Amino acid sequence: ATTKTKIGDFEFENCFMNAAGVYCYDKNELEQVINSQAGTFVTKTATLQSRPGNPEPRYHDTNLGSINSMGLPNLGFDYYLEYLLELQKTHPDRTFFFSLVGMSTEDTHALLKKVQESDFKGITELNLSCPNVPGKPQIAYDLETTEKLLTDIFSYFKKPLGVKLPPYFDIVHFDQAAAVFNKFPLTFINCINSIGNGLVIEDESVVIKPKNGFGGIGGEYIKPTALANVHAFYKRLNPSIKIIGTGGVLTGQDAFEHILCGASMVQIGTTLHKEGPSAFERITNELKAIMDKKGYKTIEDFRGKLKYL
Ligand SMILES: CC(C)(C)CCc1c(C(=O)O)[nH]c(=O)[nH]c1=O
Repeated sequence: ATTKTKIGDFEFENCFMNAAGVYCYDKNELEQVINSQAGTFVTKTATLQSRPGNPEPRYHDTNLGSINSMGLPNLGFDYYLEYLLELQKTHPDRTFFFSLVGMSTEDTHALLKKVQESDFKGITELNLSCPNVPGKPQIAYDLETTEKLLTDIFSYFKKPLGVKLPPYFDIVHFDQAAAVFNKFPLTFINCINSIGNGLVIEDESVVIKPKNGFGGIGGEYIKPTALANVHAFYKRLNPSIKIIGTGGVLTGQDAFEHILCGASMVQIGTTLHKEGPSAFERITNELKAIMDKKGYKTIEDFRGKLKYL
């Protein structure tokens, strides 16, 4: 069996990659993903200026997953763009993802205009969990603002673009969000980002310093929500908008389920943080074994073919 895949006009030898935020902070970490079995990588979400992020401890692993309130620590847009342009010379046959977020609408447009004007030939992932104006929920939970933002972006941005989405939990929100995304020539949507503002306690204390311990939840805790978001959007979106599945992938079986729900690419976050880049080889082999046993030659043989009772 082969686990190769396609997103937009791009082919990838393997349908696995890191989730933004994990193993993607600098060239050293990104090089390790390039040299692993991963089909590609996405950078840490870049902002216009570099950011130190929140005070530590800001990430904590648990038996069932992780919690984080990193606060967008990153080396700044120019660092990642320069590296991505260098990779276009050294790895001309590969396509990489550039994750971005503006701390304001103005910043978001400034970032995307710089990408548009640059020689970057890869795929851009816009993090819609980005903050909104104070007193309003994150952008992706404010669909009016999301629609306005995407309308403005697509008036000048002509390169492949996808959005990283937080989980939705109400069927009506799936309907409303899909109706917005279907209006735009998105290359993909990525479901899901961590489940926001969870709380992990050990003994009598929170485990991370920022936000009184509140943070995004990843790992085993979130697979049911991740699978539901992947499948809900798979059923609602124009087939031209591919789905990247992220959340709760520990094994080949978990990846199989994401693809069954409609994912064309699977991102690994918490498991990659815990296990390191060798996780890509393990999970790829586990998925191939499942496909061989079931007689599936490519992921298209079962992608989106989740059975109902
Ligand atoms: C939560 C934000 C800081 C607004 C975006 C960056 C981000 C972070 C982070 O940098 O804290 N952590 C996540 O699990 N997902 C994210 O999208």
